[in-house]
Amino acid sequence: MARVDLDGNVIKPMTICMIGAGGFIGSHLCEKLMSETLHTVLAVDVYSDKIKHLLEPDSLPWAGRIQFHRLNIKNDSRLEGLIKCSDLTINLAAICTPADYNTRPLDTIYSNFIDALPVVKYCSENNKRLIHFSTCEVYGKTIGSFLPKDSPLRQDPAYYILKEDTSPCIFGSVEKQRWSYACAKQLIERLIYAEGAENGLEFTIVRPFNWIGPRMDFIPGIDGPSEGVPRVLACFSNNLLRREPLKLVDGGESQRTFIYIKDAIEAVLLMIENPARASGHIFNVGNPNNEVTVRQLAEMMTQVYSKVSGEDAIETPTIDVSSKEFYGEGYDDSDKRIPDMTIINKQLGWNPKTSLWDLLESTLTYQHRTYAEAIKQAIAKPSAN
Ligand SMILES: NC(=O)c1ccc[n+]([C@@H]2O[C@H](COP(=O)([O-])OP(=O)(O)OC[C@H]3O[C@@H](n4cnc5c(N)ncnc54)[C@H](O)[C@@H]3O)[C@@H](O)[C@H]2O)c1
Ligand SMILES: O=c1ccn([C@@H]2O[C@H](COP(=O)(O)OP(=O)(O)O[C@H]3OC[C@](O)(CO)[C@H]3O)[C@@H](O)[C@H]2O)c(=O)[nH]1
Repeated sequence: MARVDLDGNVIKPMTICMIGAGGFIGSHLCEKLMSETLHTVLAVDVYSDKIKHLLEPDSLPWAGRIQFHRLNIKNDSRLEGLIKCSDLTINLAAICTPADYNTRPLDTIYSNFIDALPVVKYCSENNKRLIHFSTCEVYGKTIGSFLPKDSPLRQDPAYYILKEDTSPCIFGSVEKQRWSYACAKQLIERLIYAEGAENGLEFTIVRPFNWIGPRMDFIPGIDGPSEGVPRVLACFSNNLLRREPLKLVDGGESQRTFIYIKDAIEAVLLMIENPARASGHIFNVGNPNNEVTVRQLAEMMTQVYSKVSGEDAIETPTIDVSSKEFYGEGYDDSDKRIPDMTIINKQLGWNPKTSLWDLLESTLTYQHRTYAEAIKQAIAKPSAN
């Protein structure tokens, strides 16, 4: 049966240039587009490991609808040609792990601002639609975080709910290089918005709020560098797999709302297939019902991992570490991140579905199946050094 959009119109198959297709979000989006639609994907990335199950063998039902182009968008003249022959460009490419923001601020700013510039320019000049991935980090800290700790106003949603069209972007001082990423993302959002206003660029900006699930980042020493620091899901998974305490940065008091990657991908597909409803908008994509402190996340992941692995939790499941020790000089944090869902709900009728417990159960089942044996072997083998 033909796919129809939210207004009942038949959706024509399109060609999508997806930059950063080999990453966590890209791999899930490619999977969805291949299994549920007839769209073609020109998958651009420097890595393809996370999508290799979609590229081979030639007998896959979608063979011919996904092509991998190994290129670095920093310096490759093929990029404009790929954008020109596509109907839509989706830009996911970025350095987006907090451990890099204060330790590699130049790479972070170049990746999130400078490298995204040609993509915006080629889309604008060639009248091509752009879906650009920004971040919930553009909101920075909540207004409420500046109130006295005992102020009753801290309980008032007006002081912490993050709204696309009214919330301010509140970053720390320039010495707090943590904000290099948020600031670069904010500037590219402003540039895209200005291209829309002055030159008619047809754009959608996505602000993901902590999307998590299988294939996120890497497990240090297994499929990534031993000294690397991925995002919290992979840090805590690594600790659980190795039977080490989970490290709580600055007491684990920061709060986050986590959304299952598969729920979030449904929202992106709606944006792709409903341009009339998505263009010109900035969308929060998160799950306001899944809020926890990082400490609560650690406790829940410990319980869920015991259930899925059949192993008892270790005696001391968490330890406290300072942010300076864990991330180095210049780290700072977002205190609380609850997305307002009004705009995406009104434009696309989308709502997230999966509870935090359920999404952790399926994700940690995947982590255990994928990594437990490799970790056992790595621990048993004496290190090369
Ligand atoms: N996962 C989340 O919860 C989340 C939250 C906020 C924002 N985002 C944004 O969503 C986007 C995707 O995030 P992700 O979690 O999938 O990250 P990811 O690191 O898994 O994916 C990014 C991909 O971009 C590729 N890439 C980076 N620079 C490139 C270059 N110069 N040329 C070609 N490819 C390049 C990387 O190789 C990687 O495969 C990013 O823009 C990120 O800032 C994600
Ligand atoms: O071992 C650890 C690792 C992290 N923490 C703390 O957990 C909080 C969340 O950390 P993380 O998921 O790594 O990153 P952030 O949520 O701070 O930032 C991301 O949000 C979206 C995105 O733009 C892209 O994914 C990225 O910037 C945080 O408080 C850490 O300090 C911990 O305690 N222990």
